[in-house]
Amino acid sequence: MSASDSICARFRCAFPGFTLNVDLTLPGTGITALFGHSGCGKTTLLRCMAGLHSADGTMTVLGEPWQTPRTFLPVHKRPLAYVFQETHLFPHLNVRKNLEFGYRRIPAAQRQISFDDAVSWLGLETHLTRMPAGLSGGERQRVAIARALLTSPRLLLMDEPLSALDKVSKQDILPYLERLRDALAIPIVYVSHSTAEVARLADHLVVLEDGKVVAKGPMRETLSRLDNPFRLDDDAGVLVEGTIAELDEHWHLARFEFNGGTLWLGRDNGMQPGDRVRVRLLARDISLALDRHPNQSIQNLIPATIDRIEPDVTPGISIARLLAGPTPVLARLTTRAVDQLALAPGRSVWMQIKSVALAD
Ligand SMILES: Nc1ncnc2c1ncn2[C@@H]1O[C@H](COP(=O)(O)OP(=O)(O)OP(=O)(O)O)[C@@H](O)[C@H]1O
Repeated sequence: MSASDSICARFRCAFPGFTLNVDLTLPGTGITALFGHSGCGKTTLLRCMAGLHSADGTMTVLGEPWQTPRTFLPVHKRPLAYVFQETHLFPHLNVRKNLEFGYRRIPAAQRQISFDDAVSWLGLETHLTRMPAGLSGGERQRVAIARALLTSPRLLLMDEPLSALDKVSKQDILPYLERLRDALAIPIVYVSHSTAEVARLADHLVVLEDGKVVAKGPMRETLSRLDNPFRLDDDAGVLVEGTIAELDEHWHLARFEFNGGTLWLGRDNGMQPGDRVRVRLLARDISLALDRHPNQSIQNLIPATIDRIEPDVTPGISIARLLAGPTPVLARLTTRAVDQLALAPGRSVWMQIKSVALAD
């Protein structure tokens, strides 16, 4: 990555009992997720990037210096948009006027995103005359995101944008964010606590712990690393990309093919044959067998080779990294099972995958 197509963020700042110390080069397109436990410094890093907090450091966005040791572009001069958990819409203006507020601030010649595109990406065509108070939480957040885009930012910062929404509203808004990820050339830095949200949306991952970067890289590779803090919690798992090959109407299942095998998934209503989808395989949903046992309830049996096995943080539990073809997969097992089956690197096994759900 060269400076002209990336974001370079190097900051050091200290509060009593907490120091942020990061040196990051992030891709200049797609969604980068900042992930980590509460208090690890995600919002502080975002605020430093925005210039809302003046820390020591440097910040360059697609070749433009926003902060150097000698200069500091104030927040109102930075071409960025910030989307928060709270939407901060103007309650006395309808949706169209809220959107126009951001749009009109930018001279026509500098506009990168058209009004109609933003409205269509966020599915707001039929909401333009409605007032914010009459919208659902998810609809309000879609308006806030469209309004942010209409300022034609060079960088979009999103801090837990879905955390105030209930589960149904989250499900409704995720496809819009996926559409933005695929349609926009603007880099997005996205803060979230939710592994499911991050797995579904992000292309890149940065994991923070106690103010420091402990893992970073492309989403799929970073998730499948055994030394990744992701594996330490119950959500450990990998992301697999593939295609819906067939829908089974009778059993309400979908056949998903990826580079490494075939899985039957619980069917999601919008799915169509040929759709590219991401599936999260959680380590806790995968067991291993030395032989193929077809006469059992588990429908998904995939041959794989053990790459590594390591003890998990929980006593008595191990975590194995397997390769199904070239695709890495993690499985959580008891250490007793590892011992009794003599599981070791290089051994061929069958992965039994009981429940596979599309990332939700
Ligand atoms: N203005 C401030 N003054 C003093 N301490 C602060 C300030 N802002 C943040 N902190 C501290 O810095 C640490 C990191 O906070 P930050 O909000 O960045 O974490 P976070 O990862 O975003 O957490 P969460 O996921 O809970 O929002 C915390 O210990 C917090 O108390």
